[in-house]
Amino acid sequence: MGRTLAEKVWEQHVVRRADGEPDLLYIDLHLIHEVTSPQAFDGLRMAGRTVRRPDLTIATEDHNVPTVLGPISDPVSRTQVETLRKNAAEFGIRLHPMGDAGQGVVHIIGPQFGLTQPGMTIVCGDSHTSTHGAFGAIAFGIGTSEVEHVLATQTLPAYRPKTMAIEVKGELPVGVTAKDLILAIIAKIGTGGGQGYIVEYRGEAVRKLSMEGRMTVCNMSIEAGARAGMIAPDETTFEYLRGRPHAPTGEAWDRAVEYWKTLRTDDDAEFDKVVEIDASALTPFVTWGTNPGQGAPLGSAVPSPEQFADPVERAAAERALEYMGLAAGTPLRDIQVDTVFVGSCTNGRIEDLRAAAEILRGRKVVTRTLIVPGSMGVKKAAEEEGLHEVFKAAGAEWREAGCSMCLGMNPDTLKPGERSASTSNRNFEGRQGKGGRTHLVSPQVAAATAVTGRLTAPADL
Ligand SMILES: CC(C)[C@H](C(=O)O)[C@@H](O)C(=O)O
Ligand code: SF4
Repeated sequence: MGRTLAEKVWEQHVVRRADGEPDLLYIDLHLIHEVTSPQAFDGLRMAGRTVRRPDLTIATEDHNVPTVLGPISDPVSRTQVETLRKNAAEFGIRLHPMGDAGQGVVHIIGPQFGLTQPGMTIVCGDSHTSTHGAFGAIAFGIGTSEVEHVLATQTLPAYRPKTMAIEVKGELPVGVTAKDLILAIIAKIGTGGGQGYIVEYRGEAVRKLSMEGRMTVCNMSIEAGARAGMIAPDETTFEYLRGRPHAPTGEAWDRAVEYWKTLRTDDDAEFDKVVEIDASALTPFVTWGTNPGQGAPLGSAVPSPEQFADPVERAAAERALEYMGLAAGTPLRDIQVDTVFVGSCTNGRIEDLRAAAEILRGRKVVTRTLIVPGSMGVKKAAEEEGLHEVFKAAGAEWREAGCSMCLGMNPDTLKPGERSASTSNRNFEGRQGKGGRTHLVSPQVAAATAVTGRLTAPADL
């Protein structure tokens, strides 16, 4: 019988297999940031060990960095960042510190440098490592003790997850984006729907997505509970990678592409589970609640808890409406926001900024609007295209790279009761600051919302 993409990549990396034990996997790329690495390095030090493959390990500062130039004023954040610097220097790991041209959100810089490649195993002490699966890699988040294991051995014990196919039929209508697609998928299968699975996104609509769009989709796999998300590599992938600093060159490139072309699910392979979704029926999608599965088409209304047959979902909806300060039946388009955030590892790439700029060109924002490039590389590219001028002319703030308002670990936060339209991936209670209320949206909806002050699609302008 044929094999799925996930099975192929997994089997390629098994260094040891024994009955009743997890497989020992070889890890091709280990990404590090300041939040989840300090104890791992402490562990190494205590055991007198070194980093096995510093050349396959790369660190960046992203979660705790301010997005305006200047020192880090919060003492906890400062300590985290200083600790990462000290650890990187001591263990010989390449680090992209604040202000460095290569700095950025960990899941933005891997692909940007061409470090993320098809067929790899990629880990990071961060749940959104699933982003890298967009290249046909098995990429997943690990805990700090696992970070220590990978640092010490470049391997990781892991049980092979089951496989799920999400077949996206038809084409996305004009104005409907990768973000709308993944929000609709999570609303359909639920925040636990992917649990225990590596998901492979397939079908016409997925093949037509750009690499940026594919990364947006894979990024949020974890929000459906999946271990990882993957998309088989194709010409779009190869074109994206060609010429990037760490991509192979010359003959090595040709050999790599030949191998990468084999990284697809065989026609006779079987998935443990298959879910189908019709792309052509989708419209811009936003969340109304406090988990990424509590979403609905922008053209609809805030649901009533009674609509949920499942008692757990009903109770969750009730709590969410209370926290969000929303009444059932309110048209989603009537929800007023005071802050708009465009950025994060979900939607902080150049294509996302281009989409937002296209909508903001010649218009003015009526809300506090933060535009935060996912990396310094994205920032530079955006400035070369003059996008920053478009944002500034519209009255938006143009910032330095970092996780920013995706989570409340740096100065960019919501105040209690403030409401945002945010291109990030989590809308949990307090995610963007204590008492803050988050609506997850695409960059296009974020930009249109900044113009009207209510949840808005570009087509409504
Ligand atoms: C801080 C980090 C461990 C966390 C994660 O694992 O995802 C963060 O990036 C997030 O998005 O919540
Ligand atoms: S941008 Fe957000 S989701 Fe991505 S790594 Fe940073 S905090 Fe996590």
